[in-house]
Amino acid sequence: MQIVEHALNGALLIEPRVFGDERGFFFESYNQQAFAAASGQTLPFVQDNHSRSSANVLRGLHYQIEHAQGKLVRVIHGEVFDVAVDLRRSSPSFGQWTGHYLSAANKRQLWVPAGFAHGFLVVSETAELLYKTTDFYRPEHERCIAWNDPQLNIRWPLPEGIAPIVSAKDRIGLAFADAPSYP
Ligand SMILES: Cc1cn([C@H]2C[C@H](O)[C@@H](COP(=O)(O)OP(=O)(O)O[C@H]3O[C@H](C)C(=O)[C@H](O)[C@H]3O)O2)c(=O)[nH]c1=O
Repeated sequence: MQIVEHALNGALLIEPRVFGDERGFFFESYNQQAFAAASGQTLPFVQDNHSRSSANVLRGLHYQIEHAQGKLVRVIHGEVFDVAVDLRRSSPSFGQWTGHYLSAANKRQLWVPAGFAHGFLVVSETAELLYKTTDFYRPEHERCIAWNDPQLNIRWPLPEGIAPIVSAKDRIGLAFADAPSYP
């Protein structure tokens, strides 16, 4: 694997080494040694998630204020615009966001460290995400920041005049200015 881009003081855009041949392809989607060498940390991933979403679905911006989760995100079908927002007050990139196209075709992964909010917009007919997390799901600690918060001003690649499909929970996300953050 190689790091394609460092972003926001800790987020990483990662590209795996893909072995193609006449049968198809093979790649290591996660290797603890390689990830530790690239990220400088050996992380205890404790949960694997899998979600499927239709075109223009936007999930996020989510985070757990306690038991913050680091997330290693990849797409196995379709394509998404994947976004991480730095919520660490001590970070020089506090309140900044980074967005990357992850797809089954490019096989890229986004490492979203604990301390960030995460969300994505589906830009294909459907998309399936797999992601590993470094802590367990704890809904009581989950917080949601509005995907269209004017202060964050995330440039989601939504088709002209199209509103995203969001859950009831995501429809009432907090303003960034009012959302709890990390030290
Ligand atoms: C996240 C999660 C959810 N669930 C259950 C709870 C609900 O009954 C159902 C759907 O949950 P939710 O609508 O919160 O799913 P997403 O909107 O995809 O949430 C995720 O979306 C953004 C992009 C993230 O980064 C987080 O991983 C996560 O917040 O799955 C679980 O059982 N375990 C889990 O870890």
